[in-house]
Amino acid sequence: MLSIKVGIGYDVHALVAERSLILGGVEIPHERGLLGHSDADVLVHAIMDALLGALALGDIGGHFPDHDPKYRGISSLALLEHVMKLIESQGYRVGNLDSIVMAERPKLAPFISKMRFNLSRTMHIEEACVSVKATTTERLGFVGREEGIAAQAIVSLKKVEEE
Ligand SMILES: Nc1ccn([C@@H]2O[C@H](COP(=O)(O)O)[C@@H](O)[C@H]2O)c(=O)n1
Ligand SMILES: C[C@@]1(CO)OP(=O)(O)OP(=O)(O)OC[C@H]1O
Repeated sequence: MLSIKVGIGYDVHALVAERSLILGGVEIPHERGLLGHSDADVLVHAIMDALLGALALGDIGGHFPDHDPKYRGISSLALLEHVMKLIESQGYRVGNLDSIVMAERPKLAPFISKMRFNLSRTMHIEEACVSVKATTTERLGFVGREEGIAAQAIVSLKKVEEE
């Protein structure tokens, strides 16, 4: 029997001055960036929670506590590498990822292909299995007021020996 697991993730970070805007491991030119203990890469955070959720392994706050100085300013792609080791140590690999970043500004389309490249390399899957999309929220809500950026992700995992 083919064992497929799915997981979802969602995260929000506030937009503030004097921080870099990093999404999917790509630094995006913008007058503000996301606030967080790590680099606050909200897209990678949603993806990690989806991966952990698929195997009921908790969430990123449990694995990487935001009071631990070793995670201050850390690249979220480095945290994703760690999550991938956990997933692979349980005999699973990623089937596919779909995700969406909710941001009123800046325009993310020019940066999506580099995000997909970074994610496919870190998640050990081909780019064709990595989807990253962007949407505004039509100026509604906290995203529309540019107070923050949100991201949502869904992943499937396949048991390796059953392929
Ligand atoms: N920050 C964003 C938001 C959206 N896009 C692209 O624009 C398209 C239209 O967005 P709507 O919110 O008006 O539906 C969207 O499909 C994205 O391709 C973007 O690049 N960056
Ligand atoms: C990523 C971690 C790392 O300490 O910190 P933050 O960048 O603050 O991000 P959050 O989404 O609040 O998740 C908690 C932590 O896991």
